[in-house]
Amino acid sequence: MTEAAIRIDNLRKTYAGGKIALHGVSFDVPRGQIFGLLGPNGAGKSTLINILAGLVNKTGGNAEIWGFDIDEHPRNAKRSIGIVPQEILFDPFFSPRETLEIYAGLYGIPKPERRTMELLRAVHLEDKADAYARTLSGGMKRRLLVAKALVHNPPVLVLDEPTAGVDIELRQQLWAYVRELNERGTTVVLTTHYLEEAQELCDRIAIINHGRLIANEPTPQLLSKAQEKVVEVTLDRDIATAPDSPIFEKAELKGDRVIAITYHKGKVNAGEVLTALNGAGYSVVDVSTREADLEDVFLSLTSDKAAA
Ligand SMILES: Nc1ncnc2c1ncn2[C@@H]1O[C@H](COP(=O)(O)OP(=O)(O)OP(=O)(O)O)[C@@H](O)[C@H]1O
Repeated sequence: MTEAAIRIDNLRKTYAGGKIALHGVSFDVPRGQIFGLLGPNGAGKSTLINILAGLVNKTGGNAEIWGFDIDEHPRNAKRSIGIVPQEILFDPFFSPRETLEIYAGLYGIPKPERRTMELLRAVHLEDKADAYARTLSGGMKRRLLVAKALVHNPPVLVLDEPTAGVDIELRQQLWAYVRELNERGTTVVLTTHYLEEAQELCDRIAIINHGRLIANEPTPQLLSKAQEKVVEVTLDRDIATAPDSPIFEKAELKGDRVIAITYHKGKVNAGEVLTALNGAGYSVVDVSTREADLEDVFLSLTSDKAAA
């Protein structure tokens, strides 16, 4: 049986006050993967993670973690997931060793089975085992949060915006450790605003926008959409419909004589696009080009959905 690490089915959340944060989101996180959950600010990522963590009550739908329904088997569901939160929150008077011991106690892990020093070694904090948490640097605190999320040895680790306020060196260390964990069998879910960040690590990326899932694809497939470029041309006369060509991914009328042509920069260049237009009898009087960014990927995905 190939069960998903996380299965989300028609998940809905309306906050008191009427704000709909999730409009019925469904997707599976396959076991063994590094999975990116992307979306702009306010898209609903934290709401989704907080529902999985048992911190927010869902309005409707279902969620399973490692085969355990969060309503029917909340204890097992919770034991199957470790969450590294966005915010750094510790009791400043406990040392990293004490922090992990306390958490292990909360999970009811007997002393001989605890992995406190192993975890501290893994996040390079063994020499800080007995320092006060308040004396740790920001990066060290974040690594301690990762160790804390792993205390109960969960098969699924969720990192919520792990690089917010994190410098490049630490980010690389964090990624190396996430890769290592994944190679040893942990399924990893990463939420982020940044496509770039997910691109480096994730096998698969889902995007949510305004509480709706707008993509869920293997990373290379999604990135090929970001390989699109747009050339906007102004013609010498009005036209009624946008011209078509096999080398265009898409051509849209932006005004009576302005066309936005999307092309794949790995296949053609702007010059070839203009040559195709000339060959079809159009005279171009002005041109501008721009790179497609995540915003374009979002837009093209939403409009693909609308057209489907
Ligand atoms: N407790 C709450 N009460 C009312 N509305 C909320 C609450 N928490 C979140 N929201 C709203 O729900 C929507 C989704 O928020 P959420 O925090 O899940 O987004 P996000 O994708 O995690 O964003 P960010 O990347 O900024 O954390 C937003 O419009 C937000 O304002």
